[in-house]
Amino acid sequence: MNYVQFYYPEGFAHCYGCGRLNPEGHQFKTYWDPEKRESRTEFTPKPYHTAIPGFVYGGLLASLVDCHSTATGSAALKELESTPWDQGPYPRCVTASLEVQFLKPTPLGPTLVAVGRVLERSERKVVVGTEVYADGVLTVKGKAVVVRIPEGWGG
Ligand SMILES: CCCCCCCCCC(=O)SCCNC(=O)CCNC(=O)[C@H](O)C(C)(C)COP(=O)(O)OP(=O)(O)OC[C@H]1O[C@@H](n2cnc3c(N)ncnc32)[C@H](O)[C@@H]1OP(=O)(O)O
Repeated sequence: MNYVQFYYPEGFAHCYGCGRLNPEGHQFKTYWDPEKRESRTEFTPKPYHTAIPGFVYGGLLASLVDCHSTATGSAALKELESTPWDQGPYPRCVTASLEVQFLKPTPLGPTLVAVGRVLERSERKVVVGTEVYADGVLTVKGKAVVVRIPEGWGG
């Protein structure tokens, strides 16, 4: 199964967080389950993504929620099109607002799993709820408003 970011048009694939064409970036990859209507991004932080030794830097966690949310929004908008989910291109979203709750320190080492759900969707805007788990423990919750990129923004 290909990931959402795989289907972004080339001009929108350079994001530091999730751009497949940015070799310096995190290259987050988000998978969309069309039946469950749920998204999933897995990422293993590097040892240098440290806040205090042993724990993940919060900015990285916010980035994960950010890009995971734009990808989830993209998949949710793709559902409105007549083409199948596994055929690109996908609509591209930007984040209008991002809330992150750090519920517990996130241990550095385990692969993080972000799970996203569509809370609200219109033709242009998607509200995405995300939970991030480390070793099965919920450590971060996020909520993002993502908006289909306006006409004429590259791509
Ligand atoms: C060219 C390359 C592009 C590549 C994209 C890569 C993106 C990678 C992911 C990111 O890192 S995003 C980076 C951080 N985000 C930004 O830089 C976005 C900056 N903000 C904007 O450009 C505009 O504010 C934005 C496009 C998000 C919205 O402006 P619009 O004038 O198009 O929005 P509009 O006022 O029409 O509102 C559309 C809907 O969004 C809602 N909305 C807009 N801003 C909001 C906000 N801040 N909070 C909550 N809701 C918001 C607004 O209420 C409305 O909801 P409804 O349709 O239900 O009425």
